[in-house]
Amino acid sequence: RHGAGATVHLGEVADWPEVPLQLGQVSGLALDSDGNLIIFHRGDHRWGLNSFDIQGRYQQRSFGPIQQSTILVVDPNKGSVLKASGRNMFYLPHGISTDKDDNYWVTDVALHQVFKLGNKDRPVVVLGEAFEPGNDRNHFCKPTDVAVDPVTGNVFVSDGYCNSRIIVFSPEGKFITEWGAGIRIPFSVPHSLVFLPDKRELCVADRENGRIQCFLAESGDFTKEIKKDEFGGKVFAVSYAPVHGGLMYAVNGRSGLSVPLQGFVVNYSTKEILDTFSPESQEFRMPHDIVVSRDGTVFVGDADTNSVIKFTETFVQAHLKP
Ligand SMILES: O=C(N[C@@H](O)C(=O)O)c1ccccc1
Repeated sequence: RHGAGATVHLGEVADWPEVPLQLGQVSGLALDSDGNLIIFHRGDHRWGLNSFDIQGRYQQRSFGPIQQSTILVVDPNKGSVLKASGRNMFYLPHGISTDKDDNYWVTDVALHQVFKLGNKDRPVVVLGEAFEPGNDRNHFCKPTDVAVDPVTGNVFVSDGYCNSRIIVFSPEGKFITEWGAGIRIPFSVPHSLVFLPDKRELCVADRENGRIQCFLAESGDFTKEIKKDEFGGKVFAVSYAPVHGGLMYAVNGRSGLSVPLQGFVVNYSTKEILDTFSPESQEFRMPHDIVVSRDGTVFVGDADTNSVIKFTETFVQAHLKP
């Protein structure tokens, strides 16, 4: 997307969205096949320190489901809301992904469930038992994200805050396999997933281990780990662009170490950090999900500032040697 010599830097698009979006905690972002941004947010619900008991059971069921529209389809250029849905369904939204048919796959950490949403008002597939945390084929514990293999339609679920595994289901929701238990250092909050279509690998933001781990989609065999000091010990989310050999995008999180909160662009093959970025107009406080579009535009959702920030590629002409 850019000529030789120029280095690319992602810069914040200051006047986006043109009209402020009424958002609660932004937990998940996705893109549909038209390049529209899908925002999954929590309206007037918040994940606080007393939202769950020690067993991981949600404590605020009496609040009822979020009444605002939790799923917003937003025009990527203006930030205007094209469609709003997801009312009276969710308690604590978390991850959202689209499949090749533009179905939405979402997770709710209070419900401990995964949903496939088509264009009907009732979910097409529901995985997990409402409000029942667990660790088997029919129960998750605060599942965090979903990724769908565009070829097989298989569904990968990162489970979750109180489990340490990836579970694989068929497109219809039949259990296929799971992995994570056997690996040398278990996942610690597998928090975000991205499917690499050109490599047919699944990558996981292993949040509290501050690393990205990748696996062959077919077998679950480990292929690669990307762990950088610059991450500072926490990686909250990953995304990917199958260009220039593969570019991995990530955002880190607040940790005891005093490293800046920022986004990263990493060369998938060499693991070299090509760029770091953060907004000028505000500070990241909890960058929680990240997506990258075909034209290289990046959106980051922040679950603490309740905002989505847009970044586009600016070209910093390399200083040609005299
Ligand atoms: O991680 C947490 N939250 C975010 O990831 C999120 O809001 O999804 C969290 C953990 C403990 C207590 C309160 C919040």
